[in-house]
Amino acid sequence: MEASTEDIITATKKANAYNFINELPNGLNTIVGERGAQLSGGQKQRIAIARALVRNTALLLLDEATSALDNESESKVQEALDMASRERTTIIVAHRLSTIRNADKIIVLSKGKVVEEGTHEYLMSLNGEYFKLVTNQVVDREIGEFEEEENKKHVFRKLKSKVSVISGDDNKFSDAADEEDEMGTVSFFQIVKMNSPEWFQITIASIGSVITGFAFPIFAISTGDLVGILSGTDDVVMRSETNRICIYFLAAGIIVGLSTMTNIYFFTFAGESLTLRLRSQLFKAMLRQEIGWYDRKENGVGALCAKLSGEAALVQGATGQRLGTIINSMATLSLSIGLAVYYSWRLGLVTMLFMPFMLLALFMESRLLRQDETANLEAVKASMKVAIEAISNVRTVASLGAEDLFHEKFTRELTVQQKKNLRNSHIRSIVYGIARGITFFAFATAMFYGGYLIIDGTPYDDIIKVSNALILGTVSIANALAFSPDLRKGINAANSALQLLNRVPNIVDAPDAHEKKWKEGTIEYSNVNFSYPTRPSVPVLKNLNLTIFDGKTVALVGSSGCGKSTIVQLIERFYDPNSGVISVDKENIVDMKVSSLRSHLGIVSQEPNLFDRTIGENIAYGDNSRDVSKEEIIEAAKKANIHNFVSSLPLGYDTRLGGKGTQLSGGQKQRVAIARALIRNPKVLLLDEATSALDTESEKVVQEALDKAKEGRTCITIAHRLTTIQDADLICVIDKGKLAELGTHQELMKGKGLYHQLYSLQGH
Ligand SMILES: Nc1ncnc2c1ncn2[C@@H]1O[C@H](COP(=O)(O)OP(=O)(O)OP(=O)(O)O)[C@@H](O)[C@H]1O
Repeated sequence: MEASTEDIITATKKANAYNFINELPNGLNTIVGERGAQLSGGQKQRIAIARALVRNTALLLLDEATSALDNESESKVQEALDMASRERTTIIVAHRLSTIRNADKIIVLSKGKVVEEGTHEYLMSLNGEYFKLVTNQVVDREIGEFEEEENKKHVFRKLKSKVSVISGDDNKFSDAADEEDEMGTVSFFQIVKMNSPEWFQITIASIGSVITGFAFPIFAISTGDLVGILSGTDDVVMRSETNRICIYFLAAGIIVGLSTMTNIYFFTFAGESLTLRLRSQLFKAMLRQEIGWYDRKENGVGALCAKLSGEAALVQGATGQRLGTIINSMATLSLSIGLAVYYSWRLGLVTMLFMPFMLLALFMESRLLRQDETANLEAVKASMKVAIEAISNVRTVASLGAEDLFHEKFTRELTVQQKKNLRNSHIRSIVYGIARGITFFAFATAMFYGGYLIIDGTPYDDIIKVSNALILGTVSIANALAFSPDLRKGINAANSALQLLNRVPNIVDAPDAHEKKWKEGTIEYSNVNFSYPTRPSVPVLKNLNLTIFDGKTVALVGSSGCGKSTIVQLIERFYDPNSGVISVDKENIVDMKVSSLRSHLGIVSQEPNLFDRTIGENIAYGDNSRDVSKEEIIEAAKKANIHNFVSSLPLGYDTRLGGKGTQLSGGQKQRVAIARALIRNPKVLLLDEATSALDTESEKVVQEALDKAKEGRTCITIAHRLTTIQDADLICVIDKGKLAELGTHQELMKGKGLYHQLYSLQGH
């Protein structure tokens, strides 16, 4: 049963998602990108909570459901979840113990076993594992609160006085969403040019095709001759003449056989080479594009995979054997016409009167195909997108019981395509019918007129030769026509492939871009304005000014969706600001080579993405500029507090992770990602909620490791749990894309502003 809009609105209100959705230009109809990439972490979680609430099930499973929320949202969502859980059985998995304090029963697990069970009060009185976990969290907070931070104040003053503004705006902003890549048309010759490295094979294959194409007209002549011989009266002459014709047939068979073999082999070779090259070039071109390009809805995983698998192969339809068929038909047709004119030009001319009609039928057919092929291709892509989305999120699909919904969606997309195909085939079949029928009308006319010519003295075997040659010539056109759907598909696919290959990404190295030599490493955001290309009307950062000094740790805090992760993404140059400058050592980052800039940045993000490789390889991926030794991998893993776990696995560092690292817990994934960032030895460490999925114990150890890793490095850290960033040299409070407050923990607490409010909301 589908939820009504009111139910959805009520659920979004309960999950505290209503306001931010309402502010989006398309409201509930906003497209959120694949895996919700166009939402902030907290927004995604709130929508997931709303989705769970809308189902109104008897059992509610909350697996760290509020971990990515800021305090304000968390307390509101928590209220909603509390209300929802009152009416149903609820299982909560949480690291933040304050969120489960009121649970009817708390189960403490250690190494896969239940070690304690009971209410909060009971478990506290036991003074056991649970007590340890709770007190660990409290002690953490208190240490943060009472620490004397005189020298930090000094640092802050220094920092603050250095926040300065660089005027000038030399960032070019191009709105990727507006810049719609026009589907240009590619000529057949441009496609053949794509096959240019295989020109030698194509030439040989074409010669083979021409020879094969001559086969039918020669057959027509020989048959005509045979009819002439058979009408003779001398048996001996007839015998020797038929033998001669048989030898001709035999020789023709051998030549045609060999030429067909040659043309099929070499055209296939050329076609396959093209597909291989195209796939590799397309994939390279995809990886070259800026992140904003992937945000566009037409560039989802499904569509791009379809491009790589389907379209790259379809281009072959416009070259390879199709090209062979066309050359073959043209050879047949021209020789047939030539022979017809030679043997009886008058009969040839009469039959050729049918040519305009034949061509008209051909033209109509190709036009019909051109109109519908693009739509067809889009429909296949649409259904593939649904399938890929469902399969890659199969856990969510299963838990939501949305199998039928996705199946229905998939079938609907296919039906649209099938209807289009059927409509095409009706019209196409009529056009095909006419094209074939015309051949026989031409034959009838040729015979009728041929009768008169025989009376006038034209040998009747010539009439047979001319009409046969023309019939076979027309049949070869029909063949070319039958293959032309593939040709059109090939041209469409080539269009779309060339469009991608020729696309210049919005974020590229400037012609005089240089390698970044890291001197001081001071990062400055000056008057930065930014909105995501897919939502140009929603400003995310508004005139942001921020300086991050070398070796300092700067924490970004603020409510969910205020733009913290965006600030980090801009320094990585995943996007360029609409206006304003981001600089390192007073050099605009757009003047540096993107790869060089990124090589100095190590990121650990909210949702660490791991590859379906071994743990060792996943860690080594952190630095692709060199061969990372096993010792270094182990060292990084130790620092990230994951070594003990990895060595306890039977295959250790050679353990393969499933797709997206599904075989690890959230905390383990995060620690592998931390190890991956550490191996890079980056100048700047970007921690976007890096420890949010860790339990208190490993968070503490990882935090220590991160503290060590931060030494001598600039660090930008984002955290909702304010206790984790109290030690930061500078805390920047971001509010709705603007810098609202700046200072150390103590200063901000004294200021009693937004930070103080956020801090108090966490129950301190
Ligand atoms: N790729 C994207 N395309 C369009 N809008 C986006 C995209 N990514 C994020 N946004 C929007 O930009 C705003 C800021 O997002 P951002 O991820 O920077 O927030 P955040 O402060 O890090 O939030 P959280 O604490 O929840 O992670 C949000 O409103 C979000 O919906």
